[in-house]
Amino acid sequence: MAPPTYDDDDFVDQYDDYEEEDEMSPEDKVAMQKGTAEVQKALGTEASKVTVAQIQEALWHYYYDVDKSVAYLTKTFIAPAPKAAPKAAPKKAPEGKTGAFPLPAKQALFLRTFEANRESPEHDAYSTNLYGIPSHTRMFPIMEKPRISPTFFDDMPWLDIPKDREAVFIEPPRPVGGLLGGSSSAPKMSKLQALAALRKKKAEEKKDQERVVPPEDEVSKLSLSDSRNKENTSLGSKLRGGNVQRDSTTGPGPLVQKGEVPSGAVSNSIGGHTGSSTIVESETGVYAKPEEELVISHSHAPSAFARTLFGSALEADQTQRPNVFAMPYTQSSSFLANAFSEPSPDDIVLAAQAKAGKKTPAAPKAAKKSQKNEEAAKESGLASSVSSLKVNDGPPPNSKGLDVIKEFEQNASKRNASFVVVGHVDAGKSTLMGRLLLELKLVEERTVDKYRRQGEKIGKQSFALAWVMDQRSEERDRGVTIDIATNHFETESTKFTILDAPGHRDFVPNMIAGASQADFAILVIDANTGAYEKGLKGQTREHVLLLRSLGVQQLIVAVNKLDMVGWSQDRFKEISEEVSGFLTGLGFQEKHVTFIPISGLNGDNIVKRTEDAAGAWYTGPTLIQGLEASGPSTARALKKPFRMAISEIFRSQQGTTTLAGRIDSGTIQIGDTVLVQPSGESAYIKSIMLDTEAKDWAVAGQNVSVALTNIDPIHIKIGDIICHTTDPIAVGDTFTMKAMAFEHLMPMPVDLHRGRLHAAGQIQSIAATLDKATGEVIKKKPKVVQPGGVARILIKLEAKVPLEAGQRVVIRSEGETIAAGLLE
Ligand SMILES: Nc1nc2c(ncn2[C@@H]2O[C@H](COP(=O)(O)OP(=O)(O)OP(=O)(O)O)[C@@H](O)[C@H]2O)c(=O)[nH]1
Repeated sequence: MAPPTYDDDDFVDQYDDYEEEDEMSPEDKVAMQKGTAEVQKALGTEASKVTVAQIQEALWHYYYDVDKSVAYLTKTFIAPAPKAAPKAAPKKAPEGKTGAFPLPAKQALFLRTFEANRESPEHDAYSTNLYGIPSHTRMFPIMEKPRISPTFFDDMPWLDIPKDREAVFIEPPRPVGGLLGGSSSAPKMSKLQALAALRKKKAEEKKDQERVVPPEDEVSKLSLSDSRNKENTSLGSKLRGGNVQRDSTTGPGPLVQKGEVPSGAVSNSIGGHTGSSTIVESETGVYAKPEEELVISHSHAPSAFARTLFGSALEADQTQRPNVFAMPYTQSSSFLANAFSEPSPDDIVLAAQAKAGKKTPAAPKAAKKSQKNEEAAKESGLASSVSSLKVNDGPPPNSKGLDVIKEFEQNASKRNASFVVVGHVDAGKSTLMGRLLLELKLVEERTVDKYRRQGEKIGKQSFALAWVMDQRSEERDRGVTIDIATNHFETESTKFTILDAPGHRDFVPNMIAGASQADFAILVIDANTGAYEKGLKGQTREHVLLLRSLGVQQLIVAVNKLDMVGWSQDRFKEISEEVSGFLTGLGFQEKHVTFIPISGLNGDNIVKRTEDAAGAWYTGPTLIQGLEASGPSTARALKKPFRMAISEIFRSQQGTTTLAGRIDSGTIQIGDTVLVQPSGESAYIKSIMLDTEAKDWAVAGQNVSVALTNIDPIHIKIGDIICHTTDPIAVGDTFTMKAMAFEHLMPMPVDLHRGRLHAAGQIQSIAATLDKATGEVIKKKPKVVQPGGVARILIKLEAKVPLEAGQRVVIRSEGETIAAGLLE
């Protein structure tokens, strides 16, 4: 049957209904009432210490799990841990909010948890800061409204302020000079200080005489040659004695005020080159600023004692230490503090080629560009300075000129398969993978024992197996997987890559990234009473929808924690039948879905069959047998153009950039010239690693690490695509897609996800609603698409990204997956 279509009026009515539904469904209301009564009963006399709103908030977060709600309320409101309480601990937390934060109700309104309807306040409670605020709680600036009568300005026209109302600016007192200086008057010196300063001065003078101009100075002279003249030098010397200022608009720096030149101010050595302008250091470099915009600090010259301790003002100026601030991105492995302090890899290759007296046949475009630049630089004498800094990167790697498809067909002794492990939060995904690796002897028992002991200290010994996969401290502290964890193992026939996905709703984008690298999936379901139902309402459902949308066709459904339901065959049957119906409704074929009852914690039916007599009724395959029987569902796209989405970037000390990801289509071999999109930077493939093995080539479907030369990682981002320079992927910001709606769709802001690529944009228009089966147009330009409907929509992104027809993408909005489909 064709999906219904809607006119404007219908839309208004239905949308109103939708808004109402958003509040709370009748089933939720019943569950909430029942849950509230049960929690109050469980709390007994303590129930009076919490409000109904707090109880209901906890129940909502825990999907009506009474035990968890009681534990959370007790921990947060009834008997909060003393260390989490600030000095003036609150008697009562603001109702319905984040718990023990002692703010007045009005200010507490400004606190918002990371997401209002987070799934598990228990996780929040695990990571609270000093004030008892969950560490992910964002505080918005609390601005007290000035207490001014609303009529105060009534008799005051713009720019015509009566004299008696004018405010007088009183300059704040200047800082008094201390031991480290800061006073405008000459600081007093002890005899010892004076002696030390004299020695220092002499040593400096000697050093100055011996000083040779470093190549960097030559470079800076060249870059600023236009703005330099004699006048500049004179102003520069007038200013000698203070600090070069960071432009207040470009980064943090000392308090600055326009137009005032303090007595002791100095320029640095670069500043000395300026005249009617001063040199301002910004994040992006050093540039000249006109004199009328002169920005000067109130800070004063350091004392003699400070100079003795930290060196002279001249030295301090050269190093610029006071103006250097650690930026968060400098922690990133792909960040290079001095990206341009070395010659570019292209320069090095060209220099090597010039030396060898030959040209590369397939030199990339960027190399040619760089050749021209280098010639220009040579003319200006810059090259001689720069060449002294060169690191020899060697010539481009040689290609063996292999027929990769033939090699693959001849050498494919073991197949490769990647699977993603999905399911609702706490279903037991990481524990299951930890157990699998333990049983396969890829992890030692003593390692798990160590994790168990470490876990005991923070009351999380049950997570010991999960920690085999969850390696980050934040994941361990919170007891949740945050990002995809990758691991490898092999059986007799197959080399497997595990992609353990997070189950928490906050990390669905990471789950999407994992699912888009997988050939098939393990869906883990918690068989526990209540847990299974919560999962179906939560991420079990969302993950299955996403798997289907991303093209995953094969599933192993691991019905987990059977130990907790006494290996009940009825429970296993009930879950299998219900999930099977749900899956076939979404288009999964029965023959591609296998149900296996397991206990990840105890290792039943994973590699060995369960020894629990209560579970003897199960005679089907174990998990490992199920894995061996699964594999890539479609023929690999070997003959298509090479495409690989970057999921990780590593930079070695030797200057090699390694990119990890799955080859979506095509083949590669060492020596290939590739392009990284959207930056358009080209590079050579230096080496290829498959798992831990070095390879000459790789093909579609394999998860590989590719080392590139001649590229600066500054041009590469996670989510970018590598392709061959001969067949590049296009970049664009406007796409038409055939989308299946999970929620109402209309022109609205959205995020587009493809693997690790996330791009913000909006649904610009809906071209038509389509028939699900035939794809025929049902209605042109509808105002809204109903959940379950299929439509052709136009998406406009804020930036250009590498995407092409035939790719599967997911559309999310405000933390919810609202649609998925194919780019046309
Ligand atoms: N009794 C029992 N408990 C289990 C089993 N599998 C996992 N658990 C427990 O369930 C809890 C959650 O396990 P995890 O492996 O972290 O769950 P997860 O699905 O990986 O969680 P996220 O990745 O955060 O979504 C842990 O306390 C495990 O010990 C099982 O088979 N039986």
